[in-house]
Amino acid sequence: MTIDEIREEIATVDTEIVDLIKKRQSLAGLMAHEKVRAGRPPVDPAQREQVIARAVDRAVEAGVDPAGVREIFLRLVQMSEDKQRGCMGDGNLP
Ligand SMILES: O=C(O)C(=O)C[C@]1(C(=O)O)C=C[C@@H](O)C=C1
Repeated sequence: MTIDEIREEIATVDTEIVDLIKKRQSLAGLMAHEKVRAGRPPVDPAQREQVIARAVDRAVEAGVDPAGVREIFLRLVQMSEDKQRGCMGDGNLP
């Protein structure tokens, strides 16, 4: 493959990543809705650790740097928590 071809593939993968982040954030909106109904807070530290551990395990399995994946997932979960907090403000539920 040429440099340009590889860059095109990278651009395709990047688009997929952003689309998946959008999907994850949309699930965070649904989660906020259910947590308000259940009277639960947006942050669940035990679940957060489980999500990160699952991603790190998958990274190890797949031969991807687990420290990098851990950082990325910490950020993804923070984005989800921010979105949930935003949704939980008065009149903001999706
Ligand atoms: O599982 C939950 O309770 C979620 O709200 C989802 C999620 C996540 O993004 O994975 C977000 C916030 C919590 O702190 C833990 C996990």
